Amino acid sequence: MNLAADPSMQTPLVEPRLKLRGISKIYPSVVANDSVDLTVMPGEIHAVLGENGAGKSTLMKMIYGVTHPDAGDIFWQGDPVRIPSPSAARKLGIGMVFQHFALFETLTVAENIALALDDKVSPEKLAPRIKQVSEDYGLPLDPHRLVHSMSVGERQRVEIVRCLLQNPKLLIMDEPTSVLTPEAVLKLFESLRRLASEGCSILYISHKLDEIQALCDKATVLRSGRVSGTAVPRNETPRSLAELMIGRELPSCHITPRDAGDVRLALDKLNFTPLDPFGTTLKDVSLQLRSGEIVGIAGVSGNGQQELLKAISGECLLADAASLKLLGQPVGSLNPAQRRERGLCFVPEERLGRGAVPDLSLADNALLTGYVPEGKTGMVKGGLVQHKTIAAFARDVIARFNVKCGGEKSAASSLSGGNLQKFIVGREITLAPKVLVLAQPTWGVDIGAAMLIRQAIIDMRDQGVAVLVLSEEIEELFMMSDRIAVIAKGRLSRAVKTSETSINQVGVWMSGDFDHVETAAHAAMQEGEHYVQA
Ligand SMILES: Nc1ncnc2c1ncn2[C@@H]1O[C@H](COP(=O)(O)OP(=O)(O)OP(=O)(O)O)[C@@H](O)[C@H]1O
Repeated sequence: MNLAADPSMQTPLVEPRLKLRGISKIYPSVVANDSVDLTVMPGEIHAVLGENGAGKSTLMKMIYGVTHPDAGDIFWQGDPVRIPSPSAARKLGIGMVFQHFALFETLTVAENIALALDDKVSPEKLAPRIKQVSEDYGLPLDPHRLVHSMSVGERQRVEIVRCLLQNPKLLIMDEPTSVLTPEAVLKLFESLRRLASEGCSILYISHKLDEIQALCDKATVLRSGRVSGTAVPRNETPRSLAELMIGRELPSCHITPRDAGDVRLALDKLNFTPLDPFGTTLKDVSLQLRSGEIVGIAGVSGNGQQELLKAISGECLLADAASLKLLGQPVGSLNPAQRRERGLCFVPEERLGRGAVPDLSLADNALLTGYVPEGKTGMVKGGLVQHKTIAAFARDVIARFNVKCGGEKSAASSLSGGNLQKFIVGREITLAPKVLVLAQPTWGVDIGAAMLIRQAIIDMRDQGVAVLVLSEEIEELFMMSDRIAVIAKGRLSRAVKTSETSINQVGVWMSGDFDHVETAAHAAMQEGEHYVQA
């Protein structure tokens, strides 16, 4: 570190760890960064805020050498540098946790981390270190577990631990907590504060403004690729930070009580054992989801949410077909397309890979779920693909959900994370389902757009759609659910009215401590609810 004497203060002036001057990045359809200045001091936790598509990830990718500026200068500890590649960035001491994970699904945690480290160490030798660091930082991991069996929350832990093993001087975190539990977030923050007190600088991107307030020393706000302001988060409120970010008053969502209608989706003692040895077995899961209601399912990632979505969507078939009924008909042995034909739409938690095919255009991604049922959307007629109809459908989603992109021909992978999420949720809503199941509907979505998505889901419910939302954000579930259940260790609690419970109570249930409450089937029997008979 270069130190220079400051005669007026009689204290040494510290060189910034990182300084960006006039950084620009231009893509064919958008100026992602426009002459951005940013300074990060040693030991500083610096937030970068902005709406979806404001240019945050692009800026971070330039600092990490994944992509390169078209103009501007980067200074590292006082010296001008070029960062041609991530390995050059790591050599400087820069680590990055990406928003979209770069993990090989068929390899174990230790094998993945060993591949990512510049010093070649065998996975066996690395395993104890991974265990140690993950425990020290409150992000428990089994080094021998295969990545494909892990939920997005667990995968995120792998990415964070991978970075921490490299002892970075600047740690870039692009939405590291988007799918971590509240306790994991608190532990991570303790660790980040410890890292910062040891001199590590942290660049922190998040849409969770309360986290930014709790953690960050400074914030730089981006709007449409430009720096629109800076702030000291502790002197702001989440609302004032949001308004600084979106440049207008924060929208809100409203749910008004209404009576639920007929049972649209019925899970009756649904049992499912995944092939994956690390998966979670679903045990006697029962729930009745009615027309015109939103039921939220809270839970810590990895407690059966993935399996539940697979069982409901048809990605995995059920031995007992009647344990899952859609509109009164057993569907447990039908494939996803057959379930979609009957009015089920769903949003999986992984947007790249499951929710959308990265290399396909938005229009083609619309076709992937919109072709069924034939005739309803008009995307396929007489076996022929109707490109104009598909393009019009995609344009409609882009306009209604304010998806920032270069149009319906843009590849899904070119969209910012939050904008792709808006497109996927918008696509499923626009298909006018009878039952809508969403996992992490606002993952990575900015606070203004999250309200827009939540309101769109509430509007669906008001139109009589039965909606199931799986989310790790308890506040979100309380904002938009009529009833809330908790999934823990593959069992589902009773779904209780949101107005009759509290975040604290649901938090206790999330640890699996709801035996004294009742499981859903038991409670339903006591309440005299009747499951639809086969
Ligand atoms: N490889 C690319 N090709 C074309 N356009 C791109 C590419 N990468 C990013 N963009 C565009 O640059 C803009 C900024 O994207 P970026 O991912 O930096 O936004 P962001 O602020 O990180 O958004 P989010 O909060 O949704 O992650 C967006 O309009 C995006 O579509």
